[in-house]
Amino acid sequence: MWVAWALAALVVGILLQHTTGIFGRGGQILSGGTFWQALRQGPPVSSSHPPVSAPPGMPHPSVSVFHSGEAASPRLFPSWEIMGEWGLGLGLLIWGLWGTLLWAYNTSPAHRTWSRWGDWMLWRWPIVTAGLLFRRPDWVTEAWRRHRALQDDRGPTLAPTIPPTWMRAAQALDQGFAQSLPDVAWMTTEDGQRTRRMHIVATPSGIGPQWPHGFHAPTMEHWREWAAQWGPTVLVHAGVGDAWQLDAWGFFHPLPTSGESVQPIPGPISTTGNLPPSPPSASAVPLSPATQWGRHSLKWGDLMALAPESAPPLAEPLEPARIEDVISVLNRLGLPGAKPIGGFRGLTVDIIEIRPEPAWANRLLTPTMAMTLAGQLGHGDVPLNIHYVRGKPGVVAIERPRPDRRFVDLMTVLAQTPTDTRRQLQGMAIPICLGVTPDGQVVWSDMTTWPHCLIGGTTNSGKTTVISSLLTSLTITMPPSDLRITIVDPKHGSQFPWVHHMPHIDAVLLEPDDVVALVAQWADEQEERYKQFAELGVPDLITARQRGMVSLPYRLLVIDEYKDLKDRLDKDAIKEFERNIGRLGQKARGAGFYLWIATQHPLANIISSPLKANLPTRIALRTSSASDSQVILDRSGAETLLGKGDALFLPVNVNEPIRVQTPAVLQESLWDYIIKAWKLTTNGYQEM
Ligand SMILES: Nc1ncnc2c1ncn2[C@@H]1O[C@H](COP(=O)(O)OP(=O)(O)OP(=O)(O)O)[C@@H](O)[C@H]1O
Repeated sequence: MWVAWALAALVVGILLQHTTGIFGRGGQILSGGTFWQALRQGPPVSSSHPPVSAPPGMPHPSVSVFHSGEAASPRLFPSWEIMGEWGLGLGLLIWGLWGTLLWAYNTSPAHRTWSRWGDWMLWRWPIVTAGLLFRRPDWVTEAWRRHRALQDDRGPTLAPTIPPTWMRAAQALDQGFAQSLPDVAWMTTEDGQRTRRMHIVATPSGIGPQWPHGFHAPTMEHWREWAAQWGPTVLVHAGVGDAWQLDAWGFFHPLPTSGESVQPIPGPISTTGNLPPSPPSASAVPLSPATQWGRHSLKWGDLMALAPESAPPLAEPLEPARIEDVISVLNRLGLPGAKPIGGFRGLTVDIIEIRPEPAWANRLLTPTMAMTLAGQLGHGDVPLNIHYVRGKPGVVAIERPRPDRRFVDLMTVLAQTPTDTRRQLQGMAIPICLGVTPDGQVVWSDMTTWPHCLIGGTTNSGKTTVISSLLTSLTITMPPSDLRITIVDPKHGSQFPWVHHMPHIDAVLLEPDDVVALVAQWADEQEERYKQFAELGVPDLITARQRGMVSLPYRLLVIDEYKDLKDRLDKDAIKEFERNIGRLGQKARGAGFYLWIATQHPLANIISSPLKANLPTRIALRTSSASDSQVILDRSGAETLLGKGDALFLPVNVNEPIRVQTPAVLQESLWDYIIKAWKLTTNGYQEM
């Protein structure tokens, strides 16, 4: 096929040359072909007619290349002059060859192992060709440098052990996951006579049978976020009988395997044979009226019977006059010329989006300006939150507290979660509802991606309320058999009265020693779980559960006031506690252990650096100072929040925190309903 393609390119080249002499007179074999001749030479011009030329001082018009006469070179465009005729011919031939190789690369099985050359052919060669044609040596050297970087930068740590696999992963990063999935998803390891099936995630910090969370890579952006956290990553789904399937929601799932039975090692996989076609768009998938939140959650329809009949929308467009107010204050402050872009009236704040003049845009983002504007706009001494808007280059949002701020009930937020978001929840292992952004979007997250969380804020900022609503949303989306919760409440459970009857709750711990013992027990249990996963040939709990191999539950420990716990422990116990949290660390996510620590004292001596490093997801409520915000979020900002559930949510791998108004559970009957519904389920009365 390759040869046929090359021959076809050659024939086309010869025909072109034959009819047009397009590759230049030096290479001309024959000349002829009236049309092409006319194209080369332009319309016949009588000798009495002067050649077309530009008036003095004007650029040479392109039509003038078609003039007749011996002195003229037959060129289609004047800019081709810079290449010369041989250069043009050579360039076209190189492009033809590149097309041939590109086609061959894409259609042959060779590209599974030939990624270095694939990279060269796909991306670098055209640049080199263009560099040659346009006499830009810097393009050529840059293409070569980038090509080298693919090998050198991406895989120094792993290259000595598994270079081909590394290269395939690098290729996957460059070219998109789906295209390279068959390359990176299969590897067979021989263990004596037996072929073992195993999954490996290799990062620069090591290779191990880990799978940090249910694998989900619908977009390149996700892939790159992954790489940013874990470093360049080799994904090896090793063994026999396995393949990945992309579900309708854009999630990859391992197909059911045939257990441990040894099967012949499969040959190269054809892309079309093993990968299902692109997933249907979310909106194309029908949603049944009884669609549940998570895969096993309480029934949507029954739950919604508890939602308020009608509630105002979570955000509305802002009247233009409110935007003009801000622009006129900016004018008064010597920042003229801001363009109004738009705005929302959210639950807690009005968002005013403007495009500042580049000359003073940076001044607008300073803490001093945040204070000055707050004063000028009548918001007192709480600085305004001013930031660039993600996805709108050059646009700045100014968030003005609403005097008539609205609080929102968890049921209202659930009821107003859009259908598309609800569809996505079905692909999450542990869906949890965070709250509502200022522009009215409902934020849900998969708790297995957190994995541990630090919640901080000053007194009365809404820590207990947010924990309560987060836990409530979990008890809706997760059955008690799948999620077991332990709460540490120094106030003897008085903060969470509803938990005492909730079937998800294992214990409400009061004694600090019990907490230390529990974390130690978890660290041991985690090792046991990993041993079990290794025997089953699965990387983590999520996969094991998806395949129906285990029914081990996820476990969540919530410590409401960490300082209180710490104050009641001696130094050795604190060390022991933090050491075991370290043991849980990153591995706990795969084993299904999750920890939330809340504190109203976000001080460096309370939340030590090693502890903080193990709590990568952060929820900051209002803090009393920028330095407290720094402890929780590693940046200021939480001091500008308004209290009572106004929060900044910083998930793993996200650069800028997301502002949310967290909901409260305002209808206590909701808890009664959840408790009753799950009890009925446990007794087998209600099918979920
Ligand atoms: N999301 C919310 N919606 C409505 N009201 C809220 C919200 N969050 C907190 N509040 C109100 O703010 C007050 C303080 O809340 P909460 O007890 O949760 O704060 P806290 O930070 O836990 O305080 P402390 O540290 O003193 O225990 C309560 O009266 C509560 O009703």
